[in-house]
Amino acid sequence: MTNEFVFSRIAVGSDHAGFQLKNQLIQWLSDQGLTPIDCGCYSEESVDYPNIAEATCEKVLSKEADCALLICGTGIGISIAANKIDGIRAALCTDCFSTKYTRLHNDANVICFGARVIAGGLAEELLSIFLKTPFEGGRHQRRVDLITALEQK
Ligand SMILES: O=C[C@H](O)[C@H](O)[C@H](O)COP(=O)(O)O
Repeated sequence: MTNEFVFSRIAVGSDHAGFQLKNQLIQWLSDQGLTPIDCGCYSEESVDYPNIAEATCEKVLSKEADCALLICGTGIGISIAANKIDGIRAALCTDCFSTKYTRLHNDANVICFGARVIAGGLAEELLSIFLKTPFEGGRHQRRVDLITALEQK
């Protein structure tokens, strides 16, 4: 990992369970000089995470954002929803090693957190790793291409 960010415009979305962590991480991104794009939700009123996943990932597909951060209670529902969208490779991250390697090997373009699972400090650390780690390419590009081909079957 370098000290340089490889992404600068980050679409950020959460459901009600992730609302407070979303706000914390949007502030953290701004403090790093990065550009968060808040895709909701905008209160702790109950909302449905598949809709948030769709709206947030659309920013990546349209190239308005370079990558995305999604948060729900466990991180599981919102990552399942995001991975239904062609062109999205969403990784639910809870540890440093997986976070680093989902960028190096999978070229993940969405990182997902469970706000009811990890604390804010760890989320900041994992987000930093994700945003600073480039894709390795090589043999991993072939595998990512095979994932993309699965979308077209
Ligand atoms: O995978 C789903 C997420 O963890 C949701 O954040 C969770 O299911 C929301 O639950 P509730 O509506 O009980 O807050």
